Amino acid sequence: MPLAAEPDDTHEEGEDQQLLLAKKGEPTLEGLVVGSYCHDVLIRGGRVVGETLGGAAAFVSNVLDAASPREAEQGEAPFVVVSKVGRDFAYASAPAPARRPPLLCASPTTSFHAQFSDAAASAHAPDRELRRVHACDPIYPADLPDRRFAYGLAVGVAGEVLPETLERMIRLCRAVLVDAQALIRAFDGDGAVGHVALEDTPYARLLPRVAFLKASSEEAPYVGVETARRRCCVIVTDGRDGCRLYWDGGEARVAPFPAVQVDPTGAGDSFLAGFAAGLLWGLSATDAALLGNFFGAAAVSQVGVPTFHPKMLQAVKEILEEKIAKRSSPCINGTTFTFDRSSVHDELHAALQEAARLMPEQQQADPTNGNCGDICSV
Ligand SMILES: Nc1ncnc2c1ncn2[C@@H]1O[C@H](COP(=O)(O)OP(=O)(O)OP(=O)(O)O)[C@@H](O)[C@H]1O
Ligand SMILES: O[C@H]1[C@H](O)[C@@H](O)[C@H](O)[C@@H](O)[C@H]1O
Repeated sequence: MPLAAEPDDTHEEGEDQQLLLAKKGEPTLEGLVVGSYCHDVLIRGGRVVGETLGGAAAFVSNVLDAASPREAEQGEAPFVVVSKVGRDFAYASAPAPARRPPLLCASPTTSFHAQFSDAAASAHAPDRELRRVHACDPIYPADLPDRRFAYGLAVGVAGEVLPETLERMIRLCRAVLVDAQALIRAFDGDGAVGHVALEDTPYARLLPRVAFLKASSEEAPYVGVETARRRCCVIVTDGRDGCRLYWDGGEARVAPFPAVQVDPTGAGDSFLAGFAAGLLWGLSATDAALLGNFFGAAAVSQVGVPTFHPKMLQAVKEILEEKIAKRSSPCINGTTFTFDRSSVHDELHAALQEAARLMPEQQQADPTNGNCGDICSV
């Protein structure tokens, strides 16, 4: 694994401008995913019931690989992951980190304990209590590659995406999508995860330069949807109820897909990556959120990073190719976003619902992934 850079190499605005100008005109369809892989320990009734690869970067890579449009049939989806782990990282050979190796640090890998309650969770109650047990190093601006990207996903889990790192992402990428959890998580002395108001953080001033901000319904009050929607499009996910989009001048509800939830971990990450893939296919934001809901539902039906059935993925691809009459070139470009529900929205939902049937409800236990069955049935 490559070693992490020192945090001394900060780039000045002028330097970035030169970088962008120098590369202008080049085809830049690549994505940049920034956020660290982590170790997730799943606990229920005081007992460890699962140990899995975690971190939004792992869930996001998995969905981008599965759902991004490809110019060539073969090959991986074009995106780079900037992630940090320690020498104790247990999943270097798991698919996502193996293909996109993290930077190696002296500090231990970020680790979370997720405590699931024994009582069946209600639709809107938090389904787990999270505690950060270890925190790896932050990701510094100098850790990002010196080139342009079509889109960026800021998907930190433990405060590792620093404000200056997000700012550099914004300079490098044509459009940046941000998970609010990367911006508003706070940790008490015991590592328990809480939230701070986004407005009180140094990230707030960057919002007008962000394209999409995704928050869970639990995080939404800290984001301040009414203020934030005037600066960028805000998406609030709501578990089994799907999601809502809020932009300056409109809003939309997007229906969910049915799922048998065994582990909610990574639903939000998988949603965001499905949504980004939808934009890459040329969908409007409201239509792209269908793909977000689809992959969010697929994520909760398995423990840890999900495996998608090839037949299901093939069906999704065929649906997208058929329903999207004119696919704009697969580029996310801030000036060409459309938000409204298109005329094919309902057809797309119905067709994806059929495709979802090709996903076995619960994949076979996969001991190499720590996949151990039902964590949180609701
Ligand atoms: N039980 C479910 N049934 C169907 N779809 C679900 C379910 N739970 C989540 N989803 C899908 O995943 C999306 C994200 O879920 P949720 O709102 O729970 O995110 P989250 O709280 O950020 O998740 P996490 O922090 O566990 O990754 C939802 O908008 C929905 O589309
Ligand atoms: O692996 C998970 C996942 O990435 C979640 O999005 C995040 O809420 C948790 O902190 C993390 O442990």
